[in-house]
Amino acid sequence: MKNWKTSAEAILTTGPVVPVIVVNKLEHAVPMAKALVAGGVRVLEVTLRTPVAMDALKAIIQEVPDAIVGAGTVINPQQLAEVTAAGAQFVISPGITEPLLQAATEGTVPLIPGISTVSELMTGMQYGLREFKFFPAEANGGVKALQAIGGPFPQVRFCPTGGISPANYRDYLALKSVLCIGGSWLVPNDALEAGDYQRITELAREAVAGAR
Ligand SMILES: O=C(O)C(=O)C[C@H](O)[C@H](O)COP(=O)(O)O
Repeated sequence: MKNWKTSAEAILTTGPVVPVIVVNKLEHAVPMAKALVAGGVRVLEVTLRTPVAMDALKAIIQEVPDAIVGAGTVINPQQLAEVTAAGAQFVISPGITEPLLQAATEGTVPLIPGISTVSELMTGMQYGLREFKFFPAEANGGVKALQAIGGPFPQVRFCPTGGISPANYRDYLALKSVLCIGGSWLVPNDALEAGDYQRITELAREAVAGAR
């Protein structure tokens, strides 16, 4: 924490929507990231879910300097070390483990771990964290659940993710405890396959405009 180059709060307050990105083909990575930035979305979560994910992360970091690029689906200290070496500016995990918390608090890059219970939240707070992903947001009870879980901890802030869509994202953003939301709808795989980057720019623009 004391060595983090930036804060989780600074990352999560940059924009109201964080695209959760799955890159299947490396050649999609840079144009997709540029399309998001053109639409006003700068904070990007590139998930480590595909074989090309690490190379996609590196390519975006090198070639899209206006993007604030983080790694998602980071689940252990080894992956944390790898994405840190690759230049990721933040790290998101779907869950929370003590080894990951330990490594992250000793590292240089902010970790935003996923929590879905009060006890997980308290585990993260034990390590000095105040910003968390709420995952899987909709399946875990949605806005109501988040309100109830966050209730006893007025200083804690969230980025709910999982099942969030253009239809419900404003409901989350209306909560004081919510800094931003994460969603995969901003980067549809069919748009990537069709090379329709304009659609990605439009989805980004609409999401940002609708959040105001
Ligand atoms: O890969 C990770 O680390 C995850 O935590 C999973 C993502 O947050 C969800 O896949 C979001 O996807 P949607 O629900 O489609 O918006």
